[in-house]
Amino acid sequence: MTLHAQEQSLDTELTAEREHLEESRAALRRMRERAEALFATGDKVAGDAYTAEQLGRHMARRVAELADDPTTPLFFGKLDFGAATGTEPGESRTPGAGPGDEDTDHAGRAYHVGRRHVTDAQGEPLVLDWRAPVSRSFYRASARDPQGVAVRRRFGFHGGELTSFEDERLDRGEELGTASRILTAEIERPRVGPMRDIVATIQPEQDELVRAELADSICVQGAPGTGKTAVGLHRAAYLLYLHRERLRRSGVLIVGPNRAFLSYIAAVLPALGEVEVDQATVEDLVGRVPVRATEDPAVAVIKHDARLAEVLRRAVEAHISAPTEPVVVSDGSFRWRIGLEPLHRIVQETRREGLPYATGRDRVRARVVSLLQRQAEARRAESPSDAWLRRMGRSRPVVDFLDAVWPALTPDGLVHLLLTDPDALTAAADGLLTDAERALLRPAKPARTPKAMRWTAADAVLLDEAAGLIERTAGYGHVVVDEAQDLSAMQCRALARRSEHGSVTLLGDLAQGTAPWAATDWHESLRHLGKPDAAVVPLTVGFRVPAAVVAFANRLLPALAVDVPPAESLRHDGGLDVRTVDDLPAATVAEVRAALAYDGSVGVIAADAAVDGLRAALAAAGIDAATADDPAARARVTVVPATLVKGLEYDHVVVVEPAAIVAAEPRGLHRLYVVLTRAVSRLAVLHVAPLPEPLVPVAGDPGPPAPTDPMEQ
Ligand SMILES: Nc1ncnc2c1ncn2[C@@H]1O[C@H](COP(=O)(O)OP(=O)(O)OP(=O)(O)O)[C@@H](O)[C@H]1O
Repeated sequence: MTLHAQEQSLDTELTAEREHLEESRAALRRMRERAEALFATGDKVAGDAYTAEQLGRHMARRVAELADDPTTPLFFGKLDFGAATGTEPGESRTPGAGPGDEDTDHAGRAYHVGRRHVTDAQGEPLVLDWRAPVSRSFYRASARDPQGVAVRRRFGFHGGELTSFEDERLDRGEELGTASRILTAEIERPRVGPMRDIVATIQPEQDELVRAELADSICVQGAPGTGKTAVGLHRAAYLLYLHRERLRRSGVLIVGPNRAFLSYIAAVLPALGEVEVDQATVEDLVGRVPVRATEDPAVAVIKHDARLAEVLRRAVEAHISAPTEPVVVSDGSFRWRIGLEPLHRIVQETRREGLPYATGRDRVRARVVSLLQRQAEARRAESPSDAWLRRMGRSRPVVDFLDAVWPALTPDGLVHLLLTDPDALTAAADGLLTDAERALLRPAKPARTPKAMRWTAADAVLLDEAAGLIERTAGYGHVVVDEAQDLSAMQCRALARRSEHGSVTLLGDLAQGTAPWAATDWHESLRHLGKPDAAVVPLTVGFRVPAAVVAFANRLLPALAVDVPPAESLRHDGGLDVRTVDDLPAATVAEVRAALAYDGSVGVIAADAAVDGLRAALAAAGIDAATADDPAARARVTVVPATLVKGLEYDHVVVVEPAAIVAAEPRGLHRLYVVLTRAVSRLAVLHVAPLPEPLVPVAGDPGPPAPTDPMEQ
C-alpha cells in the first residue's frame, strides 16, 4: 500500500469508529430516556408506597448511571479477536457481554470497550463495560500472552471526539506497553480540577489489584503517584459491578485523610456510573461526639495505642459482677423466686458468649424472665402473655438485679469514667500502662459528668472503641482505605469493626507517614485491621511526578527511616527549579504569574502558618486563589497548607520555604516528602532559609538537574 493509500484507509477507519461512537451515544440516550420514562410512571405502577419508593430510588440511580459525559467518548478501546473460520477480522457477531461469559469463544468478534454497557434497540451490545470479563484482555493481553486478541486498539480523543487511534497487532508480536503514545499523552496531560478516572489506561499490574476477588483483602505499598488512589477507586467500581446486589445491601466505603482529598476524588466513581458509595474520613466515622478540645500530642499518642483497646475491654468487663442476692418478684397473689445458683449460671454463661455488652445485658434479662416464666407455667398451667413477659422484664427486682450484676453502660460513660476516675483506670490498666502514662491520660480539669466532657479527637476514637464493645457496629461489604500509613492502631480497629464481615483495600506509602503514630510496617496495620493474612503488594511505576522531581524528593528517603521499594517515573519531561530568593511573597507571586502562562492547575504549598500571608500577597497582585477543599472552584491557583496536600496533585507546584514546612511538626521531613511529590509537570522550590539538610547534595552526588527556567519548558 502506498503511504497515501495507508492514510486514506486510516481515515476511513477513524470515520467508521466515529460513526460507531455516534450510534452508541444515540443508543445511550435512548436507554436513558426509557429509564426516565419508567421513573416518571414508577409511582403509578407500584402497588404500595414502600415499593414505589424502592422503585423510585432504583430508577433514579439507573438514570444517574446512564448519564453521558460529553467531554469523554463512550469507549476508549477496541479488542479484535481475529478471524475464526469463515469470519473476517473486525466483523462483529453477537458478543456475550455480561459477567460470567469468560469461557465464550471470542474468535472473529470485535468489541468496543468503554465506561458502561451500551446496547442498541435490539439489545445488541455496542460498547462493553470495562469491567466485563472480556474487557480484561484489553488491560492484560500482551504479545507473549495475547489471550486470543489479534489487534488491540486505543483511541485518542479531545473534548469527547475521537481524534486518533493506535493499534497493537498482538498476533504479530507487536506491543507498545508504556511506549504507547496515547498512554503518554494521558499521563502528561496538564491537570486541572478534580481527579479523573483512568479506565482507558489502567496498567496490567494495577489491573491485577483492581480485579482482585471480593473476598481478598489487599494492601498496596506505592510511592507517590503510582496510582494507589486510582486503583482503590477502580477496585470499588469493579467490585460493585461484579457483586452488585450484595454490595448494594452491605455497602462500599472509601476512607480518605480529609475533606479536601474527598472532594478531590468525589467525581471519579460517579463518572464510572457508581453513585452509591460512602466516602468519609476516619474522623467522620468515629464522630459520635463533637470534638471541642485539643490536647498534647503525647497524650493523643497514648490514646491511639492498641493497649487502650485492652484497657477499655477490661473496664467493660469490670462492670459485670457476681450475683449476691436471689431475685424475688411479686406477681398478684404469687411470689416467684430465683436462687443464687441459677443466677450465677446465667451470668457466667452469658459472659462466655462474648456478645457486645448491651446485648449481654438483654440476654441476662431474657434468661431471668424465662426462669420466671417456667415457674409461672408450672403453677398456673398456662403460658403467660407477651405483656406479662415484658412486665416481668421491667419489674423492679429484675431491673435491680441487672443493675447490680450487669449495669447499663454507655460509651461516653465508660470513657469518662476511665479518664476521670484514677482508681478505675488503675484497675483496668494494671500491667498495661505505666504510672506516668496513666497520669497523662487524666485531663487537667476533669469534667464531673460525661455530658460536660470536652472531648478531643483522640477521645472520639476511644468512644468508638467503647461503643464497639457495648453495641455492634454496622459494617460494609468492602472498605477502601487511602493514605493508610497515617492510621493509628485504634483507628485501624475502628475500620476493622466496619469491615469485620467484608474485605479491605489498604493503600498507602510508609514514606509519607506524617501522623505521630504513622505505620512503619504494613503487617502491623493489617493485624489491627483484622486482616493479618492480606498480601502486601508494591506499585513502583510513577505516573505523576517527573523523573527529575522524583530524584530530588528521593534525597529525603534515607532520612525517613522506612523500608520502601524505590519507584521509577514514567515521566521524563517536566521541570525542576530550586531557587534562593530574597522576598518569598514577591517571588511566589512572580512564580505563579509565570506558571499561569501554561495550561493546568497551579498549587502553592507552604507551612500552614504562611498560607494566609501568601494568599493575601496573591490577592494584592490581583490573582484569585481557591482553597484545597473546593477543587471545582474556577480559580486555577490554589494555596494549600502543607498538612492538607496529601493525595492531591497540581500541574505546576510552587513550594514555599521547605525549612519552615519541616520545622512545623515532628515528622516534618515526611511532610516535605509529600509536598515535593505533588507536581505533575513542574516544581519550583523557593527558599530564603537554607534547604533542609537531606535535600542538599553531598559531594559526589550530581545534585538535581541544572535548574530549568519554567518559561522555557
Ligand atoms: N494507569 C494510569 N494511566 C494514566 N494515569 C494514571 C494511571 N495511574 C495513575 N495515573 C495518574 O497518576 C496520578 C497519580 O495517581 P494517584 O493519585 O492514584 O497516585 P497515588 O499513588 O495515590 O499518589 P499519592 O501517594 O501521592 O497519594 C493521577 O493523576 C492518576 O490519574
